[in-house]
Amino acid sequence: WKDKGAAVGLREEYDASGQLVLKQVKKGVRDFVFGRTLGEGSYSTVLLATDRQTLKEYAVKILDKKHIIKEKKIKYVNIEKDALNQLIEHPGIIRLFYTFQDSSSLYYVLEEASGGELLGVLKKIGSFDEECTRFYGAQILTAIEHMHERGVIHRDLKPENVLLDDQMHIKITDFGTAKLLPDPRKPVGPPKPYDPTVEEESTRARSFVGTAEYVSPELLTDKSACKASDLWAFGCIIYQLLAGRPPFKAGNEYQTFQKIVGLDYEFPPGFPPAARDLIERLLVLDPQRRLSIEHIKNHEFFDGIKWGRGLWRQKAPRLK
Ligand SMILES: NC(=O)c1nn(CC2CCNCC2)c2c1CCc1cnc(N=C3C=CCC=C3)nc1-2
Repeated sequence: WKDKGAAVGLREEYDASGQLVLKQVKKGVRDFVFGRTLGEGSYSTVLLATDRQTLKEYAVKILDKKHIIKEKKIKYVNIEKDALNQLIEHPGIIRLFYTFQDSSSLYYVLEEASGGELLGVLKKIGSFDEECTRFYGAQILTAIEHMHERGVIHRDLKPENVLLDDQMHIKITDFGTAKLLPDPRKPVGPPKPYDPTVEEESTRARSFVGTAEYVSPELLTDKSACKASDLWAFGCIIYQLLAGRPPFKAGNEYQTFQKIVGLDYEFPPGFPPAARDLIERLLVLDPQRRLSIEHIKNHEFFDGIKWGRGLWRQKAPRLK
């Protein structure tokens, strides 16, 4: 696991002649003061952390090496790091600054989103009006567009993974279950020798299913995710922002899956017609027939959105 980034700090030391020297050293656990837990995964914990030297706050994701090896999750760990490294510098995606490790753990030093989850805000106010849904939907869509342009499929998009920064702009997180499409510019290398500690790509790709309410039908029927799977989840999120609940939700996961593959959902009375039309063109069973990102951007629901960098400079609408 090659560490990433110039996680360097300066440490004051004295050389043999007693001369004070500044030594460049890689950042490590000792360089941070750890705070509250922001989230727990099956093999990771995310803590708030303050850099002792710069006092900058980060979200540090800590992964237990033993557990990763035991659960054969090495591939997931590398996929997340590679995905985050490919998604550099987009305002709507949580940034990975650098990584380091010690004998027991791997550490990702990530951008901290102080506004918490979009889901938390939604639960507090019940549902968003059209203007807020349009703004947050547009920000989420441009972040998805950035991922897809770089061959990254998130595969688990949901309001819990859409965080908010201190300007109430979105930051998408948790690429631990992402799928990286082969880079068309790179020749495919020779097949790798069998390694029992590594879960096969095909198994990994097949074994993963996202969060029930947002899973696309193709993931349930033929176990394969594609870019359009993220747009299915996007349709579910837009529906949920306006309705206050996801379109497919039943008593248990199996019943939710049945609703999805049966396209069994309806709109509450008074649902805005333009949003309804957009959602009906996204929640389409055949992934090939779902709207493309370009068509979504031109849909009347997003009339008035300026799709450039201005979207990230403008003030977030007051959530009411
Ligand atoms: N799995 C992760 O990579 C991850 N998980 N969290 C916290 C989760 C809490 C449950 N919902 C999904 C996110 C984070 C990250 C990345 C990096 C990251 C950056 N900032 C925050 N900030 C939060 C602030 C308040 C509540 C929750 C998260 N959280 C994270």
